Amino acid sequence: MAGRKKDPLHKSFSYAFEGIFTCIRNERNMKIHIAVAALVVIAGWILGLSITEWCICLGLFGLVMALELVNTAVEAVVDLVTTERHPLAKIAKDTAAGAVLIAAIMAAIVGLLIFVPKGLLFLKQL
Ligand SMILES: Nc1ncnc2c1ncn2[C@@H]1O[C@H](COP(=O)(O)OP(=O)(O)OP(=O)(O)O)[C@@H](O)[C@H]1O
Repeated sequence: MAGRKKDPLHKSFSYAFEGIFTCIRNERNMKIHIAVAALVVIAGWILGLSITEWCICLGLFGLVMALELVNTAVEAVVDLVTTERHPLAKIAKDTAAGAVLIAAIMAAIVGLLIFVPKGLLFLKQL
């Protein structure tokens, strides 16, 4: 903000990590994203993903989790502004949740496209 002395860089990072850990602690969906990401990493390690496939998976983990953080931020700001039911509050919360959902659906489709052929090949080789 103008006129205010900026926090040192390490402080900014520590606030950002605080936000990430708060979201992990409080949001069930974030826990689900992390569990799914962990399973994908294990499956990817077993099936031997290529560098490109790892990049795609990591990019999608980042996209979904970053949108979950933004969704949590939108929910918090809406709740801060009003505890009353309001159509604009509903639009803000529902569209932010929709953003996470779109990314998660696309990530699931991309995951299937990568993992199903590799998984079938792996099973055939057993
Ligand atoms: N102030 C409000 N005015 C109108 N509708 C609201 C309001 N607060 C919440 N809602 C509606 O209720 C839904 C659930 O809101 P809530 O704040 O409980 O989010 P949530 O379900 O806890 O989100 P998450 O799934 O991330 O935990 C919203 O998506 C919205 O449709």
